[in-house]
Amino acid sequence: MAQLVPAANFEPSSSPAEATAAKADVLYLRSLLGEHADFPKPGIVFLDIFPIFRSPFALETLFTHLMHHITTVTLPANKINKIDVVVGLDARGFLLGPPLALRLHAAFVPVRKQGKLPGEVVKASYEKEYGTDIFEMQSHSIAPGQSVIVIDDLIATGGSAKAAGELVALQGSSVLEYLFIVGLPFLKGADKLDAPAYWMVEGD
Ligand SMILES: O=P(O)(O)OC[C@H]1O[C@H](OP(=O)(O)OP(=O)(O)O)[C@H](O)[C@@H]1O
Ligand SMILES: Nc1ncnc2[nH]cnc12
Repeated sequence: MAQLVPAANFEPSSSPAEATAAKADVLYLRSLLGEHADFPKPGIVFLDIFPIFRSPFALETLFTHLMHHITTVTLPANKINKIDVVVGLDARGFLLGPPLALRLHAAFVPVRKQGKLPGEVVKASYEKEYGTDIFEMQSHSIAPGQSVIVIDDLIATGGSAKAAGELVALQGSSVLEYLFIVGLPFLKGADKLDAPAYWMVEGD
């Protein structure tokens, strides 16, 4: 990965001052991301979000930025005034989903790797940048027609996010938007998705 830059799909905001502040958030968070060559496999440059979690200021910046995006872009674009469900993906999406759901007064629903959730589940298999897996979601955890967003730390090939969208569809609902801290647009993951994707930082 030669460079980490603010994302091309970065949505500024309602005023120039807010746009400048939002861009500063992105530059700040980008500066904290770790980069690890050849992890977990040779040829993969692993982008680590955990340095953000080591700083309360950075974490506050991250969630404030996401809330601003959702309230100024996601809700108006979908002509709704509330997100009902935040879906977070195993495992790093679990760190982002519940705090965001709390701020949105929404439900949090986990998508887990297979064999971890009790009760009846729906399943979707998927391929990601460095492997294959099966995702599960508890049946009836989303009611048909609820407004749903998906959050994860990073989109690479889009396989994981696509599988999450399939699980939401199996519950009779659909995803309004997929949100990430980092996008790798050269892998064209967003092309696989059935709704817009937003990420703050992108790698080339
Ligand atoms: O766009 P994709 O090619 O599908 O790759 C992205 C996924 O890969 C990573 O998860 P991983 O499965 O490594 O799980 P972890 O969060 O448990 O480490 C990342 O957190 C995303 O969920
Ligand atoms: N390059 C990458 N860095 C961190 N997480 C990932 N998940 C898939 N690809 C990844």
